[in-house]
Amino acid sequence: MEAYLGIIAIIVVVALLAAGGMFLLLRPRGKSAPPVEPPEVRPVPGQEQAPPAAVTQDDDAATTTVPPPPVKPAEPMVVPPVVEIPPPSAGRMVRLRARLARSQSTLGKGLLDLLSRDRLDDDTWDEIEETLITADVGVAPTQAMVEELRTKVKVLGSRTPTEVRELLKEQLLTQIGVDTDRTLHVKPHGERPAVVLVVGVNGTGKTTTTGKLARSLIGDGNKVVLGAADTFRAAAADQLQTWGDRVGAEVVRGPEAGDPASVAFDAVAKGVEDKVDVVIVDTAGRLHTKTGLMDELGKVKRVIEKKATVDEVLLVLDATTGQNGMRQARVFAEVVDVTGIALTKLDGTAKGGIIISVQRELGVPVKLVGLGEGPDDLAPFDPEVFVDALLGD
Ligand SMILES: Nc1nc2c(ncn2[C@@H]2O[C@H](COP(=O)(O)OP(=O)(O)OP(=O)(O)O)[C@@H](O)[C@H]2O)c(=O)[nH]1
Repeated sequence: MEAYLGIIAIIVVVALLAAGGMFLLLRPRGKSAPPVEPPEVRPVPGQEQAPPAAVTQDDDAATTTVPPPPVKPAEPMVVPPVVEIPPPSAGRMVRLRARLARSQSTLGKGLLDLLSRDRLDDDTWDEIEETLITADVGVAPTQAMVEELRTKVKVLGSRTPTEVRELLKEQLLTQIGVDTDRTLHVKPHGERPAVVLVVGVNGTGKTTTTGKLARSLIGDGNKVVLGAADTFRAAAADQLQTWGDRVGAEVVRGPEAGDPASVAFDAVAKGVEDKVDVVIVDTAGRLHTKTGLMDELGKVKRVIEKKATVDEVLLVLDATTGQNGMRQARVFAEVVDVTGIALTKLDGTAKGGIIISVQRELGVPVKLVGLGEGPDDLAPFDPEVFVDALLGD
């Protein structure tokens, strides 16, 4: 009996051990971590092309995504317009005098050499005359100068280089006119702005001169409005807009091929409204027929005069075009009352003498000279500086 009880006890122990083993084998081993979902990466506006976030991937491990550092949304680029402050107009001719180098060597030095010869025979006087004519001084002024020089040289007898220079300077200044009033009329009339009308043949530098003049007036402390009444050439309005934007001058423009007079009127109205000092109106210089030109410019002027007075009619003339340019200029002078000449491209031409002939032909003073393509290469004309530059120091 005891043996039976022992066997039963052994069987119970073995059964208990087996059940415990089964429990250990089959019990759940704990929860495994859920796969890590990569966080959603939202495209940042303007950063769609940014490189993807760095991803580390083990062969059999879950994918881990390292989120990119936070990127601030790109702010829209607002570039503030850079408004330039141009230099004042005073002393510009002195600064730009070296630009007259070609006129200096042909006209100035040529004449000084000839007049310094010991013997001034007829051939030499012919050469002097030729030099003046070639430099566009014009026939009548040339003859007047040669006559005066002949008389003075006879009186002087032998001449020192200084005397020759003084003699020539005196003659050139007499022909150019030292006492001529070259003031640009740009003073406002109380609340009303001064108005400058810019006329001339296309390609002479009219739009460029309008832009340069605006800069120079702003440099002198004036407030300026520009009128793009050259509606004939679409690019002219854009060109003027660029000039205006650079110096903060308002530009009034109209539709392409629109009525120039209407643009001129609007520009002056804007100038009155904004209480500016000067309104400069760039016009189209189509030389189709004289009557056509007269009608167009006449209308522009009449329409402006409903609002203000036209203080200055500037005729732009290209110094390099010689007699042809002069003929065209004459037509303009016949249809409008030109009050001043802006002589452009005087840099790099040997024909500086055109200053003398154009004033004589048109009876109007040269008030401004263009001495280069740079924005500040327009200078108030100063005869003394001009002649000194021609003759050298
Ligand atoms: N070297 C030199 N070039 C100048 C001068 N003034 C103007 N120019 C150049 O002459 C060219 C013609 O100038 P524009 O102002 O476009 O001529 P425009 O008379 O207004 O012509 P339209 O607009 O067609 O009427 C441009 O390349 C200017 O840079 C100057 O004084 N010297």
